[in-house]
Amino acid sequence: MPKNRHVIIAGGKTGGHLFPGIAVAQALMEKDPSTKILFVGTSAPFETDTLARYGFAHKSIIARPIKGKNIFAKAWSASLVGISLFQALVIIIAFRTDFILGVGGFSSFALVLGGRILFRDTAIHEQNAFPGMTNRMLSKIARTRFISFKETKGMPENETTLLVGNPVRRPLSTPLENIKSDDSILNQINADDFLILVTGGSQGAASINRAFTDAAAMMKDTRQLFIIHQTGKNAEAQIQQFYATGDIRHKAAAFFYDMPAIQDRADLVISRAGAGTVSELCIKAKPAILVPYPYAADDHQTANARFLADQGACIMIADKDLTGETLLAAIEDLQHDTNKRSRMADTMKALAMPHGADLIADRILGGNISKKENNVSA
Ligand SMILES: CC(=O)N[C@H]1[C@@H](OP(=O)(O)OP(=O)(O)OC[C@H]2O[C@@H](n3ccc(=O)[nH]c3=O)[C@H](O)[C@@H]2O)O[C@H](CO)[C@@H](O)[C@@H]1O
Repeated sequence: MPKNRHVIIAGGKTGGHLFPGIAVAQALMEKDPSTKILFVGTSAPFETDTLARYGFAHKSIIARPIKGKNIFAKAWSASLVGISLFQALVIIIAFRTDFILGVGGFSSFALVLGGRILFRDTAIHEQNAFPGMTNRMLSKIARTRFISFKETKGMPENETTLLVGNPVRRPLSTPLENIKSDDSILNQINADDFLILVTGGSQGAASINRAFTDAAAMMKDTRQLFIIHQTGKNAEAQIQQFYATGDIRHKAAAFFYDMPAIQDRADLVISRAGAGTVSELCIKAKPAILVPYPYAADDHQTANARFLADQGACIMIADKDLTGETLLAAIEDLQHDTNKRSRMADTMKALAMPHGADLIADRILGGNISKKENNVSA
């Protein structure tokens, strides 16, 4: 394998795009520490902050899709695309780039296109069964497509479209300053506590926040419960206020940076059904109550959750049916039925595709992955 590969990971915007990129970067560093990695995306605080905390170099470009109400707004947007392509070309040359991996989000467009123009090796990773706009365009441009679902719309599996699953991050091995706070939460939990993780994907979920706090207010015996509640930015203060008025042991925060470590410890997860979270829960074999976000493109979160629910791997509650009562009934059912939880966990594990990050890293480092099996539990 060639050493010293210079790899750009392009895109971001949401955790669903950015974290698979971080998972690939972790796998690259593990396999070949001589690899140089540069993330290129936008200057959105979520991206810059997360990458700084993970210790990866990051550059931002101006990136926005061509849209606008009138011809002048459209022309302005188009000229910004021109600027972002110019910035991408400069970055690709200056970094002496060998490989560009687009992980979705509009900023990946200029980098993958720029890579093709400069004859570099390029690939995209699509996390969903229904690709987003940027990856739909890039699927014709990138040399390789990595997909997470066999039935990814418009990207059938073939020699250059490879089914790998969603790359999933390792827990952080070297806690950074910010991660220590997550670590210390885990230290507060007793071995026989029942840990419920409540999470709404990268942004938090208002309806899950509301229903879970209603359910928690009705819980009778909470002595063995510990709740880790990811609230999203908007609801953080309000949810913290809710817990402050009761005696449930908990940690509530807008976002947790070492989510892999928290997921590993969780006994039950209540979550939206974004592709990233769902893949993580399968790999970690976690019983889950999934409440798909009903307005995601093509309602793909419902498709994600239904696929698991149909096989008995999770309980799905539609957002319109989510109340404190329905959620509490599902929680109590699972909390008190260990066998049911372990059957769900086994089914989750059987559906997992745990090697996505390694398979993509192997391909970037010059290996051929197309014949490897992925759907084998780790
Ligand atoms: C509303 C919407 O359209 N959401 C989409 C978005 O979701 P979103 O980015 O919310 O969803 P995902 O569930 O795919 O990813 C969230 C990621 O953030 C991580 N995390 C979350 C909370 C936290 O406190 N800490 C943390 O690290 C999770 O572990 C996961 O890795 O991208 C996904 C992947 O393209 C899509 O499937 C989702 O449908």
